[in-house]
Amino acid sequence: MSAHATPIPMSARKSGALKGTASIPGDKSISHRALIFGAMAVGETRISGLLEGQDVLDTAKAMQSLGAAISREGTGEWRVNGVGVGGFSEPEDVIDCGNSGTGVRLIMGAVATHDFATTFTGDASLRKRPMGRVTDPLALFGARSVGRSQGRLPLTLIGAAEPVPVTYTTPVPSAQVKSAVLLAGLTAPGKTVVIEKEATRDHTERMLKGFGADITTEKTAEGYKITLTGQPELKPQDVAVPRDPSSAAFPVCAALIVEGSEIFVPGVSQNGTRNGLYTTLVEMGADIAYENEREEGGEPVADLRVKYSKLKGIDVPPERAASMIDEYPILSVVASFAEGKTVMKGVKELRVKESDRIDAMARGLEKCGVTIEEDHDTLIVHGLGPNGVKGGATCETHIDHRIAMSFLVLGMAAQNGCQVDDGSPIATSFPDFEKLMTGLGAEVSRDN
Ligand SMILES: O=C(O)C1=C[C@@H](OP(=O)(O)O)[C@@H](O)[C@H](O)C1
Ligand SMILES: C=C(OP(=O)(O)O)C(=O)O
Repeated sequence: MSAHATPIPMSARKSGALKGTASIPGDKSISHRALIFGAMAVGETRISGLLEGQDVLDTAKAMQSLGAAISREGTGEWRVNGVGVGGFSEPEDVIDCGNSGTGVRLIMGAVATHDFATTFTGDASLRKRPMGRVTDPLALFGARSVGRSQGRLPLTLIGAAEPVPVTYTTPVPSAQVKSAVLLAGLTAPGKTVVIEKEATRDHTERMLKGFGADITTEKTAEGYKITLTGQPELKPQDVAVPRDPSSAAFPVCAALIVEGSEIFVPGVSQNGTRNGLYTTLVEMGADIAYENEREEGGEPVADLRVKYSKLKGIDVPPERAASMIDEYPILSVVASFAEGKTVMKGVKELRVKESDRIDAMARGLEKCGVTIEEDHDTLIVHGLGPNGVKGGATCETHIDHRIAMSFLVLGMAAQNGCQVDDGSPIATSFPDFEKLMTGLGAEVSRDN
């Protein structure tokens, strides 16, 4: 929903050891895709473990306004009766994707090769984010768009009446751009090809294959080449959404920095295009044991046992950035409690997320007593060691769920806790964050 909720100031206090089991909600990226592909299949798709965060609920509403029938059968249990590839109808009203870059960019792809117009908007955060990275390749299919300056929302996309297939090399490492092109390619005849120099999350490719599309990925000299044959009949699926590694990052990182903690985090996706944070934490000295490695819902998953650890700063390889892009805010918190400096390079994409995440983290960490260096593409955190972070500040979250959760986790381990001006965006991706963290023993609450 585009109307930003009333701000919810929140606080975290220095907490005793975190203990117990953290049941993480469903993966946000996979939840969006399950609804969209279900809406483009013929027949009933059944989804279990769907993330019921606002971002995903906004995508469900958008699919309904394009003609799919969607019902909620129970917690995380959803049914989607799809209209088939090419079967969407013109929505009667503006599609409001709220806070969600994934929602708006994937849905733009899905409608770009339909012969009608769709107007998109979002909240104050989403209206600042660049959409040209999606409307540019969609224009190659024959779609036209009129938006605010620099392609910002609100934006109207006039879909191509006679779409042509496209070969496109993504100029930025972005699964949203890749997915928008592939979704447009579904309704175009012939083969649509996306080439990406660095691998980004591959849920679209995996799920399209599961729904019966002819889609292949090969590693070539130019990068990863994904080829999709257009106009398939997508077959409805039973989709079991795995737990979200990006949400799991918050209790995992809290356990690593709150003295004496030991928590169990079952069924976290270990998809190699998503697990860069976990590799990084282990390199920093984190005690994370991977148990019961298995496959669930087409994704590799494992149970994690995480213990409080003495950590050291490291240089995070820039080529790992795509596999942990949403985790740099929480990593910069962990880095503040490590000995020595942590260097994060190749992270400029953080500047165009729900907020400018380099700036938001740098300003908040400075207020909490941490020394930061930054340039356009780099964030360096000078760690203060296990008990060195003062905290005690109120940090601004800029309508960004990951910034809010990161500073609340900082407060659980800092000498004087930490406040955030607005925790309401947490509901976009992790509505039960406060309940889950207090269940582990963390002292986190709303301020009124
Ligand atoms: O495709 C997706 O589901 C996502 C892709 C990433 O964005 P970019 O494609 O902009 O890197 C990520 O930051 C976002 O949270 C989810
Ligand atoms: C960047 C994110 O999401 P989106 O781009 O979908 O708004 C995120 O969840 O961290």
